Amino acid sequence: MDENQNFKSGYVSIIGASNVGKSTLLNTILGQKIAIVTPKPQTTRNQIRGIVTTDAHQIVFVDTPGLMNPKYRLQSEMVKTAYGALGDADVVLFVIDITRRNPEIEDEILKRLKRVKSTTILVLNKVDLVAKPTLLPIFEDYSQKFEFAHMIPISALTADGVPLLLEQIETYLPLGPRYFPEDQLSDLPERFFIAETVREKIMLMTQREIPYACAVVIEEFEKRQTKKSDEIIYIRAVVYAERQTQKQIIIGKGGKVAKRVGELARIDIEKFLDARVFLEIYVTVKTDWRKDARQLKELGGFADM
Ligand SMILES: Nc1nc2c(ncn2[C@@H]2O[C@H](COP(=O)(O)OP(=O)(O)OP(=O)(O)O)[C@@H](O)[C@H]2O)c(=O)[nH]1
Repeated sequence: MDENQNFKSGYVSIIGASNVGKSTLLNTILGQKIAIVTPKPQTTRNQIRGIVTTDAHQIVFVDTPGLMNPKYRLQSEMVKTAYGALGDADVVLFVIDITRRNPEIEDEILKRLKRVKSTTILVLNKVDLVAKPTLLPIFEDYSQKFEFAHMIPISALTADGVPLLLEQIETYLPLGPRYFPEDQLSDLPERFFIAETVREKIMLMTQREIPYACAVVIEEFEKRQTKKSDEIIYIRAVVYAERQTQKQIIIGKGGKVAKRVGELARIDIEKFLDARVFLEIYVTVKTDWRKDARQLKELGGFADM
């Protein structure tokens, strides 16, 4: 137990439209990449929890899927997951991209926020891309729309404004215990991060619907000895596509695309696990998995449906 009587702890949900920089912010706060980031919208599918512990506090950050108007079942589940993170939060960070406003989604989020009691901070992200005076009309606009505890401009990419944001968050945390060991960075298993890393590389290397039609499952994760008695971690990642044509694109001519995905993912996974890795990627088809409740549970990691 912590001897510090003033120790604070709590949950902070990061919410916002797609592509505003929520995962980038979580990674910057943690000082380590735990959430995958791509320039494509709807990269994050699940709630990703990152934990920050200092002598004074422990904050569990919950990164959520970007909010959108859902078009298929996977997207409806992503939206449900994101709004689900609002109810339990001590503090909500509502992140907007100041270079690309999305009034329809933003208004919908504000409506939801009015129904929950959490303290909400408006985070104006990507200030590195604009001149400061352009922020004034956004401040004015938002102070009329909602009673935010604070409005803080930041750059999740350069970390500008992020220390100030953390200071403000701490003031709103309740007194409470340390829920997780101090060196724990997330409550999600290693396999989840490995699967996400493979999915990130596929998203980066493919276009159109392919990035969204893929799910990745780690079927084997095992320490093995090489002939020279060195230790290596053997990982077998299975990539599920929705159709045969998508499978062929992910594999590429002569296996080129899948090979590159494997090479790039292995570099990140070795860093993440701090170990040597042998990564095998196997691509297969599960027809229309995004529309099927049971398969969404298995492949998308959506638990209670
Ligand atoms: N210039 C700039 N780019 C940023 C900043 N924050 C994020 N980005 C970029 O914006 C894109 C989207 O970032 P993500 O962190 O994946 O956004 P997200 O809100 O988690 O996206 P979803 O998973 O779709 O919800 C990436 O290309 C980031 O590099 C920032 O502060 N400045």
